[in-house]
Amino acid sequence: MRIAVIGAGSWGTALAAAASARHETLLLARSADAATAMAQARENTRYMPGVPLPEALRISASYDEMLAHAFGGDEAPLFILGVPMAGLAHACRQLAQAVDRIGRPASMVWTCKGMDADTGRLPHEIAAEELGASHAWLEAGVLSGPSFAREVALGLPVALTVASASSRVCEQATAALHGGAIRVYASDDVVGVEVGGALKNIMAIACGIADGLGLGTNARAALITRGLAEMTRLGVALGARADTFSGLTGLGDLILTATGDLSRNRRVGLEIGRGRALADILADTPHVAEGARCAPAVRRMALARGVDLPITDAVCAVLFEGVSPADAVARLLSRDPRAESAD
Ligand SMILES: NC(=O)C1=CN([C@@H]2O[C@H](COP(=O)(O)OP(=O)(O)OC[C@H]3O[C@@H](n4cnc5c(N)ncnc54)[C@H](OP(=O)(O)O)[C@@H]3O)[C@@H](O)[C@H]2O)C=CC1
Ligand SMILES: O=C(CO)COP(=O)(O)O
Repeated sequence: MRIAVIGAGSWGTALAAAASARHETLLLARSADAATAMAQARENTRYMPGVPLPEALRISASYDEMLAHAFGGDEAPLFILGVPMAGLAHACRQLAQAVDRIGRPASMVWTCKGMDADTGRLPHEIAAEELGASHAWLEAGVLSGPSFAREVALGLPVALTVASASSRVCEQATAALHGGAIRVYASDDVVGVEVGGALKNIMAIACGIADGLGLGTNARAALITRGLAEMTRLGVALGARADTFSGLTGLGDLILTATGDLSRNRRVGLEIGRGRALADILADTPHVAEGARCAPAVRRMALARGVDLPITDAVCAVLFEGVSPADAVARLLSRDPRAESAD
């Protein structure tokens, strides 16, 4: 199978390196300079320093070269979008137009975790709008799960989930990545997988804040567990299945991101808890922290549907409304008692 990974941040780079072990794979960077530097050094020094890239991996910044690579074989190619939420609509539009022009079947999975910062739309809603009629050629889904890019790039074991209404997409994403240290599971609950990916980032910020304040491991366990209840509540209200949230893309990714110090979202929380301002933290890194971008949209969407998200509320209050982390914790602790399983 021919594979093209669009977006050469840390996750796109790690997935492209993994796929290139068994498939002809091309990694598309946004800038020619980045592509040239990666191709010469055989390393993504900006986003994945210290991890050599496989010789078999092609690297380019040319969209035409990427398309020629993808459609250069007989089989339908797989496009893996490694771009963040902010780039998803553009990436879908550009690819849908190109595949329409070529008029051959292809599959695509996006890997971003979040909701649109303005509208609160989930990734599959953004993709559906951009794909329009080209659905005839391009079938789509989401690839998610507990997966720090660096560990994947180092060849350490990982389990992922691909979710799509299209069995071809699930089969191609599995064929692309399953094997060696990577397991890929299939699901048809796109909404559940996407809500899990978006909200675990917000919960990771909350846990980072608690750990930065030195509140201890009991507090962290409480935040993870009540965070899972929050994710499940919103997901079910949006049409997801509750059991998806006890899987890899729910509880699995929540545990990883809330406790693992490789998480950018957790690190944002840790620094907020230690007293730094959000703008300063974000200015210091080229990496995305999707939870900080989409938390207000998640909160607005939950409000509109009458879904209670107290931890998300607290994170928004600290990040954007000048509430101190200590006051936000006090607000959470002073909420009225309730049954643990209450809706
Ligand atoms: N890193 C990880 O462990 C994992 C990340 N993800 C998700 O994957 C997505 C990508 O994250 P990741 O690879 O870590 O990102 P990084 O923080 O490593 O890199 C940012 C990437 O996003 C690109 N970028 C920034 N803004 C835009 C934009 N507006 N349009 C298109 N591209 C843009 C950058 O390109 P440039 O350098 O040209 O600015 C760069 O390639 C996120 O949604 C993340 O939640 C999912 C699983 C694991
Ligand atoms: O999604 C991730 C791991 O599954 C990466 O999390 P961060 O974006 O917080 O680094």
